[in-house]
Amino acid sequence: MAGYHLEAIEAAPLKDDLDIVIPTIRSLDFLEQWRPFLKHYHLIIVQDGDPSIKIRVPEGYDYELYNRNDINRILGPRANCISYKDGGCRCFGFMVSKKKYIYTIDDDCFVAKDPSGKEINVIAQHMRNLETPSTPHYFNTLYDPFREGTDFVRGYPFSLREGVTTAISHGLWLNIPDYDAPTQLVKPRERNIRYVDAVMTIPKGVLYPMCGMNLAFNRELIGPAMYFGLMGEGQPISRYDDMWAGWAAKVVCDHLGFGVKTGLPYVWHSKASNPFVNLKKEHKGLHWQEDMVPFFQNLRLSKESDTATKCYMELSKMTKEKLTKVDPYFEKLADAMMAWIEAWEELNPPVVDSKN
Ligand SMILES: O=c1ccn([C@@H]2O[C@H](COP(=O)(O)OP(=O)(O)O[C@H]3O[C@@H](CO)[C@H](O)[C@H]3O)[C@@H](O)[C@H]2O)c(=O)[nH]1
Ligand SMILES: [Mn+2]
Repeated sequence: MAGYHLEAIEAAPLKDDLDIVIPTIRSLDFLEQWRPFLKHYHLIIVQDGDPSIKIRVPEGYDYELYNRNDINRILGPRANCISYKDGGCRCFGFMVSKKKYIYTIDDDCFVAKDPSGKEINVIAQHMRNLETPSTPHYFNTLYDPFREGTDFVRGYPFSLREGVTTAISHGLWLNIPDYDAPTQLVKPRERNIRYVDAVMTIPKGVLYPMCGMNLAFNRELIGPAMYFGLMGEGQPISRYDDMWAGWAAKVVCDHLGFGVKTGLPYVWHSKASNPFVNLKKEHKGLHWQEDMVPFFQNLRLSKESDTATKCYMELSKMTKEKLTKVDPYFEKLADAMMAWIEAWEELNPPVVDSKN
C-alpha cells in the first residue's frame, strides 16, 4: 500500500470527536474509495426516499442508518421539519450525533488530488480549518495566516491577530461545479479544473452561498443553526437547503463572534444532476433569494440571544414577520425552524453543571 495511504490511515484526526453525516437516495459505493480516510470514523447515514429500500453499507464501516420511518419514530410530529426527497434531510444526522464535530459529504463526491497528484485528506484539512482561528474582522491578504509557511502581513493590527474560534469549514469541489440550473443549462460542459491553494475567512457581515457537499462544522458552537430548511416533496422549493442553513448560520456566527472559513479541502464531484429537474426544484429560490439574502443582511439579533439556540429561535420569529409577505411558505418554514429547535433541545438536553 502506498506510504501516503498508510499516513492517511494513521492520521485519523479527532476520530472520537467527529461524525460523518451522509444523506443518500442512491448508493454508498463511493465509500469504497474513501476507506483509507474515513474507515476510522463513525458514519451517520440518513437514507432519503422510500424506507423499504435496503441501502448497502460497504463492509468495515461503523455506522448508524436512519430512514424515514426512523425519523418519524424518533421525532414524532416534529418529523415534518425534516425535508423528504431533498438532500436537506442530512440535518437529522446533525441532530442525533453526540460528537463535537460534523463532516457532511454527498454520495457523489470522491477523493480529489492536489496539483502534485497527492490524494487530499479532507478530514485532516477541515479539522485544521476548525481547530485554528478565523480572522473575520480584518482581511489577511495572504489568506489563512495560521497555515504553515504564511503569516499576518504588514499592516495587520496585532490586537486582531488572535482571531476568533472557527465554527464552520466550507470545502470546495473539482470537476462538476455546484451551479444553479440556469447556469448549468447554458454551460453544460463547464468543469471546475482550478485548484486554488487557499483557505480564507469570510468577513464578518458578509454572507456566502454555503454548499453542503463538502462541509464541516463545530456542532457544539453552531449545530442548532445548521437546519437545512423545509424542502423537497410537498414544498414549493428544493435545493436551497444548504443555502438557508448557510445564511442563518453565518448571521449567528457573526453575532456570537465565531468564524467561517472557505477554500481547501477539495473533493471530486462526479455527477451532474439534471438541470431541467433542478430548474423545477429551485426556480422559486431563484426569485426568493433576492428577498432572502437582504433579509439576512439587514437583520440584527438581540444581545439576549447569546447561544445558537436562542439566536435561531429569534431568527424563526423574524422569518415569520419579514418573509411571509414574500410567500406564505415562509410561515411554514418559520414553524419548522421552531420544531427543529425543540427537537434539537429534546435530543440534546443542555448539560446541567452538577456543581450548582
Ligand atoms: O431527493 C434527494 C436528492 C439527493 N439526496 C442526496 O443529497 C446529496 C446531493 O444530491 P445530488 O448530488 O443529486 O445534488 P447536487 O445537485 O449535485 O448537489 C447540490 O445540491 C445540494 C443540495 O441539494 C447539494 O448539497 C449540492 O451539492 C446526495 O448525497 C444525494 O444522495 C437526497 O438525500 N435526497
Ligand atoms: Mn452531486
